[in-house]
Amino acid sequence: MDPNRPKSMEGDIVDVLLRIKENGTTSFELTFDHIKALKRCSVNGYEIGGGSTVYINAWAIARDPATWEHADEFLPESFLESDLDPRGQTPELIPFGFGRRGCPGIGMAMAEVELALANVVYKFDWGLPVGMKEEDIDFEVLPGITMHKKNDLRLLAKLVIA
Ligand code: HEM
Repeated sequence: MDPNRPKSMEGDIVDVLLRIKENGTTSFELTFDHIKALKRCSVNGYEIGGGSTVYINAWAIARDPATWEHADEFLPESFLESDLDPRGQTPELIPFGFGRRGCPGIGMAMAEVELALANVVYKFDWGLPVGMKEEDIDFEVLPGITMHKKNDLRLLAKLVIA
């Protein structure tokens, strides 16, 4: 680890793991200092004061029409032929952040999401409630740092494999 790293990087997951290794402690706190601008700077003409909290808007990045042809549509198949790597390798798609403070749980998360989705698709036949059409499915989300559906998703699940 670089001993000259800025103070703002202290308390990240690397420090936490080192502390656990060195003193066997299991109580720790992660800081959010890494989302503060280290010094006054200008980005695309916007002046950012030193110490300002800066959030990267991953939602907007993932809907940039310069990258995505149908930015607001749910088209999972568009990833089949895509070179974009969600593991912080391509800035056009950063669900796990990137760099030193990027998500360390990425490997576990990718495996978990795949396993959970594979299980519900494998074990159930999914259908819409009587009278509901595909275009009635509501994709509205609540505002926030993490994304939650505004209204519950209502589907009919028929168990095919117990
Ligand atoms: C789909 C699931 C997940 C998503 C989308 C996700 C996304 C993220 C994002 C965007 C960050 C912030 C990165 C940044 O500030 O640049 C983060 C941080 C973090 N994630 Fe995840 N994560 C997921 C699952 C997990 C799992 C399963 C674990 C642990 C087992 C985990 C542990 C952490 C930790 C400890 C941090 C803080 C790292 C730091 O600040 O140094 N995450 N995650």
